[in-house]
Amino acid sequence: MLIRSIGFQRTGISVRSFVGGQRVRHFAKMATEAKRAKLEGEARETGLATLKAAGWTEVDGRDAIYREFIFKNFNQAFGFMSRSALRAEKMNHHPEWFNVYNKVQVTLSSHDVGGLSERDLKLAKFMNKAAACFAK
Ligand SMILES: C[C@H](O)[C@H](O)[C@H]1CNC2=NC(N)=NC(=O)C2=N1
Repeated sequence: MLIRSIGFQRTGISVRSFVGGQRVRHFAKMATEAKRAKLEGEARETGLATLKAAGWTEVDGRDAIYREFIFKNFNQAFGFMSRSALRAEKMNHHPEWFNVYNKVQVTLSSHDVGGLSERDLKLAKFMNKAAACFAK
């Protein structure tokens, strides 16, 4: 096996190589331990950049992120919440949220580490996609 390059990414390590003349890419996912850890430094900034562009903000005085979702009506808002709830339960990672009619205000933070972790970024990204499925 001839290794061409090794890349260190936020969620793991990628290795590009040639095996029997074939170009292969392996991706080793970051250990669960690392995903649980509090996000700091560069990984935090890169992770937050895309979420900020989608409307998430950092909460004042607390290591958490916040976004307000507005839908056409309660049905749409609750549909979004149902989807997000099922995903949150699967991840064993739960949002703090508040709903009135067509508005859902979401705060994400990892209580066990007292701040942001990869799990918050993952759930936030899922919520962005879920919200986009419902008519605004
Ligand atoms: C015992 C159970 O694993 C924990 O309480 C889980 C459940 N959901 C959670 N959700 C969030 N947002 N943070 C946590 O630390 C957390 N911990």
